[in-house]
Amino acid sequence: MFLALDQVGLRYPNSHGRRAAVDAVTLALGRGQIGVLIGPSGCGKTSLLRSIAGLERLQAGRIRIDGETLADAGSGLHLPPEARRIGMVFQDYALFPHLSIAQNIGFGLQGLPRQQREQRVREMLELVGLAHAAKRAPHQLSGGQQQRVALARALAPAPRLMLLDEPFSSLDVDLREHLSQELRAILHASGTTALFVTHDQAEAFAIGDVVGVMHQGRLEQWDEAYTVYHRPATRFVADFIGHGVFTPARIVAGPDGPLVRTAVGELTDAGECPLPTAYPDGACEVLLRADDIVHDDLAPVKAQIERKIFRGAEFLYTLRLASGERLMAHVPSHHDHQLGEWIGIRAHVDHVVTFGIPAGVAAD
Ligand SMILES: Nc1ncnc2c1ncn2[C@@H]1O[C@H](COP(=O)(O)OP(=O)(O)OP(=O)(O)O)[C@@H](O)[C@H]1O
Repeated sequence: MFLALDQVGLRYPNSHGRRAAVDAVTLALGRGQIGVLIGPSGCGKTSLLRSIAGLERLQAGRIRIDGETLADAGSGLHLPPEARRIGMVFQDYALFPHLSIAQNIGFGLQGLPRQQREQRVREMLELVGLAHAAKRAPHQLSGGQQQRVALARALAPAPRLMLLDEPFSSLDVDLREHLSQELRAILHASGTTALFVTHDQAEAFAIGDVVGVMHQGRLEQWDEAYTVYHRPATRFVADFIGHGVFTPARIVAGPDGPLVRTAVGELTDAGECPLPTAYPDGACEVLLRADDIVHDDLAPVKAQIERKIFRGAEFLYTLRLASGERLMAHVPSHHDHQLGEWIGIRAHVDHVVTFGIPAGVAAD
């Protein structure tokens, strides 16, 4: 693997007994791949990027790029940031205001002969679609354009790895969506391996070849976006990604493999679920995502609409069954029901995901 982190740990000197900011993180990224780290505020995303950049010293583990060890807590090896050939783009893109766009992009190329430098700057301007703006000053560009300049500046010295920490967070939603597509295309076009930090799921899924979910310093899952969504490795990941609920269920042995009994019916596609014996009496909780619940007037199970949020193409309904259990459902927005109305629902779950019942919650 091109980038390899092995049991990386970081604890800030002034953390006074609080947990490590980064705790035993192991991950690998292939050459040219884009990895995205997502997680709640304070989970350690920025600290992990800073460790890779060499801005923080590891207390545990090892970081390698292309077979070269950059940091190893065991031997005390710590290459300084400037020796790592890693590019960085942060939220605060801080272009030099008194330099033109072309000069900003060429800033890190002082070591190159003039002709080569100019050639590289032209290539980078082309890459980010700003060839027409070479002579302008940063303040003459929009926020999105300035962020593209920051990206071009970081890419110009051809870093081995690009680290991007919430680079779009100060931009508005439409622009973010557009730029995340563009960023993915630019990184892939230049063959750059990158690690991107965000707290926005849509952005993570749009950009990442691999997505990692962090929680309290630990990396809970590191997988393709599809797998993170459909096969969350932990309860935290299941809860953090997408809209859904955990609802009581019982796994039983059926004629063709395990069945999962829930208040919205029997879920049959449970081949990859643990065996019924994995939980006491088979009692567990099943993840039901909003897109697993289908509105169907003919369905025998009815649920009352407690809350609804209009999301353009669909509503996100919060539903309550007669038994009191709550579910969420995405319903096409032409099905505009009233709050309090009872509608028919059924579960259509492709990937059944179960977890043990947390301590303190009584099984039925
Ligand atoms: N320089 C520092 N000194 C001491 N503690 C720090 C320092 N920087 C971060 N921390 C702590 O380390 C933990 C991880 O912080 P970090 O900034 O890496 O999280 P994050 O996931 O990037 O959060 P956010 O999404 O809010 O930026 C937090 O508990 C934070 O308070």
